[in-house]
Amino acid sequence: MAWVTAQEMRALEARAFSSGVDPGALMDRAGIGIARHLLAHFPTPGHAVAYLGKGNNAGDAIVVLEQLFAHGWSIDFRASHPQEAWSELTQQRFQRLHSALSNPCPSASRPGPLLLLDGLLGIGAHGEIREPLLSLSREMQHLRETDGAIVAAIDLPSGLDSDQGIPSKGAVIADLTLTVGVPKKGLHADSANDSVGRLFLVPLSELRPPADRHPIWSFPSTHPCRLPPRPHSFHKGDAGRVAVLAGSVHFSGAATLCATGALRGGAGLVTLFLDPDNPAQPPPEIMTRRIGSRIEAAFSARADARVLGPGLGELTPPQAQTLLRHLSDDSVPLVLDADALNLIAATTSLDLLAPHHLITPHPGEFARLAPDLAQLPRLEAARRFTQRHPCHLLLKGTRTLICQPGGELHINPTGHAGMATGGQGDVLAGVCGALAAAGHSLADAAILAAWLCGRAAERAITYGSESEQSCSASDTLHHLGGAFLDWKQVRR
Ligand SMILES: NC(=O)C1=CN([C@@H]2O[C@H](COP(=O)(O)OP(=O)(O)OC[C@H]3O[C@@H](n4cnc5c(N)ncnc54)[C@H](O)[C@@H]3O)[C@@H](O)[C@H]2O)[C@@H](O)CC1
Repeated sequence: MAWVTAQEMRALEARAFSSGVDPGALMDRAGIGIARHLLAHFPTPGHAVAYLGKGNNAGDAIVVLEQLFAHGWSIDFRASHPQEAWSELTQQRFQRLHSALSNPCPSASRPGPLLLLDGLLGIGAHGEIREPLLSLSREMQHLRETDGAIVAAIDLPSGLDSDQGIPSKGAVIADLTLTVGVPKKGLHADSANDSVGRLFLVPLSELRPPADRHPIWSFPSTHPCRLPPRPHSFHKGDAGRVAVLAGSVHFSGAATLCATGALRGGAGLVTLFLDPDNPAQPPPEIMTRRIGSRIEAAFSARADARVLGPGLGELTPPQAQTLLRHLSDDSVPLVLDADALNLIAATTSLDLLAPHHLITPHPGEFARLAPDLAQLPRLEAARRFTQRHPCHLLLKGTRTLICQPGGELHINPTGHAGMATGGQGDVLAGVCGALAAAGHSLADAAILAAWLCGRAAERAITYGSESEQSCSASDTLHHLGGAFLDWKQVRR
């Protein structure tokens, strides 16, 4: 899904309204869509408070309150202005909510979250966020920091410039943002990341986004890759074979996490090539070969995709030469991560990178590969890198980026700060390998793997009992199944 400026969004809305779409009905669909995401993200009913400005963004928030109330949530609101100052549609939605409140839902237990809905400002905002909205934004911030409240911004966080993505002083800091119709341009700026949090799209068929505009957000509702059911006669060879060259004496866990990532990512057969003295004990489903000449063995193994690098450690000069030689000769789709990338950087072998390679650096590894690009905004850095080196790039970090040779860019919306822990990248590399082995293009494999791993880590908190602090790479592995289901059923 591409993006629009606030002005373009207004033009899309105007076009829809002039073709007969009812503005009130559109607002209801937006609010219902937002609530659907929230109800799935927070399965246990809690207490929701809507923070209302006087524009239509507040109208969306009231529709959301109405929906949450109908699903057993207790609700409340904080308004910046008296009702007479609200937009007509917002006033109408409030009257409707009022009638619903006089007929309360019987559910009384609300052990779920304290959810603050930011309906102060949407695309009608101009300039910095001002009083009386500013004080309400600060109140939300205070509750978030001291009471564990979760802030959900409607359309965009209030006080964030919708085109430039620059937050003004006192702007809302959201844990999640539910953008309506089409993502607003400012949401993908590096400067917006901490204000926006996890981004969800609430598609509205009446509002058609411009095509061919990059970067593209990868949402299951808009990405063409669908993961159809496997034919009943499917066998493990059809699912794909992955050869993993990973791990070393001091980094044995990386090998296990990566190979298990390939297994849980759907590969039919996973072979892990280890040094004889590597103490790793991968799950029994993984075929483990412990041999001295493991580099040659990994490259000569029958495989639909190979994954190289997690925890590989420093290679001896002859080993490094062998690996680089195979890299230039091999034509199987190849995922290169961690120490494989460090080797390429250290030996300035970037000319070996080719379109059948997917490299998955974190920001530190990227800086070693391209020191001159590391200070640029991430989108720009990724685009320039793939214009220079014709490989696929998955640049990890907040808002993982996927860039194809030539510069087509995708942004991943899933994941959270709890993923900032060792081993998540090893799992991701394995999942990339499995999806490539299953026959997906490297771009789709990278887009899907980033989405699935981020979504699995979200599920570890939402459906498991983990927190941002306790979430580990093993939790991501554990929740991959649910993440696959979410993608297939076009949820989240
Ligand atoms: N039917 C519709 O028109 C739809 C509207 N939608 C929602 O409506 C929103 C846009 O609504 P509006 O155009 O009413 O605009 P807003 O809801 O953004 O509010 C504009 C109001 O805020 C005040 N304001 C502007 N900048 C301010 C600042 N910096 N500090 C304090 N106050 C400020 C303005 O005086 C104006 O009264 C979208 O973002 C979206 O959430 C969506 O539901 C889609 C359908």
